[in-house]
Amino acid sequence: MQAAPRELRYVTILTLFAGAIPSIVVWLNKLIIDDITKILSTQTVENPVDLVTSHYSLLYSIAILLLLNLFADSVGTITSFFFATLADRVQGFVELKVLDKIANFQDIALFESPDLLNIVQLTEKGVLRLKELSFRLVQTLQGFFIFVPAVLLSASLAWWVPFILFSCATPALYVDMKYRKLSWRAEETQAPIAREMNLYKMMLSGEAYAKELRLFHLQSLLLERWKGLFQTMFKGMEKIRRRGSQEIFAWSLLSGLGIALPYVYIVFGVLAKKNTLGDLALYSGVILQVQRSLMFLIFGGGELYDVSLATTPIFQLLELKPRLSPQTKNFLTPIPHSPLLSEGIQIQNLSFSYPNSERQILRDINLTIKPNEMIVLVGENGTGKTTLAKLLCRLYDPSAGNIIWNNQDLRDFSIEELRKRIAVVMQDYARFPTTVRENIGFGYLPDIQNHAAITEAIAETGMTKVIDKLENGLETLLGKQLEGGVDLSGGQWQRLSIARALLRLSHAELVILDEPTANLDPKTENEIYEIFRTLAKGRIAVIVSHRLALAKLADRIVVLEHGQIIEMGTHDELMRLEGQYHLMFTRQASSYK
Ligand SMILES: Nc1ncnc2c1ncn2[C@@H]1O[C@H](COP(=O)(O)OP(=O)(O)OP(=O)(O)O)[C@@H](O)[C@H]1O
Repeated sequence: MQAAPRELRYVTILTLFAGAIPSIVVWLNKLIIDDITKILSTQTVENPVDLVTSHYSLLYSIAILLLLNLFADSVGTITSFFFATLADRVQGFVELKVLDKIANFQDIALFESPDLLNIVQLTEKGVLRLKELSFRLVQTLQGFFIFVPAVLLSASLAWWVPFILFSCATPALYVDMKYRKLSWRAEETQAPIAREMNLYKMMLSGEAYAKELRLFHLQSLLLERWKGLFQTMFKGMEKIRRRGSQEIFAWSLLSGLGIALPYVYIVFGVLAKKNTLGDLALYSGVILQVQRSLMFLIFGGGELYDVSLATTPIFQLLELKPRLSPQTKNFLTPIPHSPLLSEGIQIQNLSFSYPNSERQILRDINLTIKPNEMIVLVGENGTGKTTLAKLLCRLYDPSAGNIIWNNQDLRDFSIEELRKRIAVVMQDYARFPTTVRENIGFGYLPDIQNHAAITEAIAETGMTKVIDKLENGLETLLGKQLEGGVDLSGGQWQRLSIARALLRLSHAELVILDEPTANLDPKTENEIYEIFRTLAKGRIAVIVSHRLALAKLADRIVVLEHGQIIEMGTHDELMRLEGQYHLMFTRQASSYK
């Protein structure tokens, strides 16, 4: 009703009209047959045309009947037009709402927590069935609008006829709904299997896996796993469907009996001259309409129920609330050049476990980062460096302890405002399938058309020559997915992600770089760090890196082990300490010898 109120109104009115036409036709037919029987029993017909034109009731009945038949076709065409528009509008409206919700969902847990992922998975399936929802809605309305006048007409034969028709049809309808609910429940519980199947589908057909899948010859293994999951899912559903069809079949026999009884009654009525031949024709027509409407009601209504169950996760998703704690205050100070980090950042007694996990990734972290300080986080794989960086961007809230930003808890800020003040290069940076300009401009949208700012960011990341060689320069489409799109090397993509962060840098107060140079050659890497060092002046910079030669540039190095800070100091201080950092540094240095 929100998506296409006009179309829904028109479709309902037209369907009502189309539904009523058959019953009116059946009624007129009865009048015509009764009139003709009466005429034939009282006089002989010499000129049929004169006879019809002199019997006004017969003439009008035939004329209206022909007119209605004429309309019936055009009503169908107009309904199809409005129906198609209704279905498209509903689909577009809901898809936009869902995309908006997912894209603006501040909490990254939506992509990591199994229960939320299940809702997303079911929503995707539900969205695909929205067109069907419109179709089934119209079909059910049609069934209803045919059923009501047909049943009322049947009451003109005997008061109990509609009761028999209705009560014999109800059980089949009820059983159908029951089984649809059961299969929906099964689908709900099978959402994790469906998600796993999707993952295998992604591995089998996704570009990111295409090379290794072939080189390691993993096709059969993964196909077998997909097949196994499919079988599990299919068997569960098939069992429910089979039981459902058996029961519905049995109850449909009852509804057939309900139609046959009144028929026999009217045949006897005609023979006993209690009913006319017109009544028999009326009932035959009514039965046809009742059968047709029951088919629409049972199948259309059942499917409508089914689709509406399948689309409920859409509403669940739209009502989801982020699990990040709500902010307590709004941060309204203007962003550019505000010396907001003049008091630095304090991480106090911070511990963290990922949602839905018991394992503590970070434990009792205490760290004060002074204004203008450049910190490098080092440590072995999996010690929690990226996790700490993510907590600083408030992708998650700490499980215990606080992060204090300029004397205020991070949770006091609006998330949008906070993120505007942070420039980030992520370990798994995005490769947007858009133009070069947009890949950089996305870093700071107000500058997306600022040619000078974008070309400067390109120059600083050493990409000028690469971009100049592209046929359409800044407007070149990137990514193989697009027609005419150009792909870049891993290092070139990474440089673009750095250029994106650089564009934002002058408006940011905190710079977070998580392995920002992993794909770069050593020369470019050194140049980039120098650029960051210069540009990060006046800001706080937190860098995660395994390249310890670069750690030497930091004001302070923080060494993490098993989620805890074990050493902290300048390069020289930590080397003198001869602890973990010393060990890591000498190992790395010896590998270059
Ligand atoms: N989204 C997540 N959900 C659950 N556990 C996670 C998630 N992301 C990371 N982890 C776990 O948290 C631990 C720390 O991961 P993190 O990425 O912070 O390590 P890291 O020190 O940055 O490692 P690396 O040097 O390999 O990048 C790992 O054991 C990882 O399994």
